[in-house]
Amino acid sequence: MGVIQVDGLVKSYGDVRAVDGLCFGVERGELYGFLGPNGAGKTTTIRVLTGQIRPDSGTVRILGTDPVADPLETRRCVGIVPEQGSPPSFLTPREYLEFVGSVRDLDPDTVAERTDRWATRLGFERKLETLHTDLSRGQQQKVMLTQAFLHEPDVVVIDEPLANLDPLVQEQVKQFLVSYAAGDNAVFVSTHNIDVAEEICTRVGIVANGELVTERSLEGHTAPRSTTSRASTADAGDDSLLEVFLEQVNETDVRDAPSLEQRGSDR
Ligand SMILES: Nc1ncnc2c1ncn2[C@@H]1O[C@H](COP(=O)(O)OP(=O)(O)OP(=O)(O)O)[C@@H](O)[C@H]1O
Repeated sequence: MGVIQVDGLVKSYGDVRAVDGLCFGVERGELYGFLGPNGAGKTTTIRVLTGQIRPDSGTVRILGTDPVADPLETRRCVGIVPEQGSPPSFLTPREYLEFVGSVRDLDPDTVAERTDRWATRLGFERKLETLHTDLSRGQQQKVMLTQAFLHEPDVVVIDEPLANLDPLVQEQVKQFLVSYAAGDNAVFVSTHNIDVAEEICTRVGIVANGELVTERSLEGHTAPRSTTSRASTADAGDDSLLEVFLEQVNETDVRDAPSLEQRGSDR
């Protein structure tokens, strides 16, 4: 069983079936990219995975926890960066990270050391004592990434990890995500950015209309392939990931067509 295991997941909002029988698994050592056009069901899946909403049916496990039955336990052992998540406007990064550290049962010295390390890595060390309300969106995203990794969780779930970051920081974050996953952890990222997924992911799943339409192991990455998904699995071949994406998504009756303009955005 994978450290993330999703089986038969269904979630509707009224008569909109946002997730429709989704099945996939993610193993340790994988950096798994969850790709799909607008409205495909990515954020809904992440919200279920991280215990923010309850599914209509299906089972979900992360590190053996059940985010539906025990969302607090899931959040204790998983790092999460939600879509458009932002740190509290009335706290500084240091205050917020101290708070997150105490909730995660870290001792203050460890929190201080990791806070300084991450602030230096991402270049916000001079903003540690500034209220979040006075930080840019990109600076707030750096704080959100820091809080997700503060307790060095075995699984991290990130919705659009590079959103609002400048190119230099994007490179650092990409390298960090690759090395973190390689350290026997699992990193699950939802993204529109096909180029980034192709560059850093060990495997991608393409979702359309709430269903996983294909998975693809990426050349040059050696993490184990899950055997648990019911989607067709394509080996890295001659087709680019963009071609696979368009082919799969065009075969499906998508609610919103994928926008090629998304390619290269948020980088
Ligand atoms: N709270 C909600 N109430 C009603 N419908 C919703 C709600 N949240 C999402 N939906 C609908 O569910 C579907 C899936 O949305 P979701 O946000 O999961 O997609 P997504 O793949 O994350 O899209 P995007 O890439 O645009 O962020 C969409 O049709 C969306 O309009």
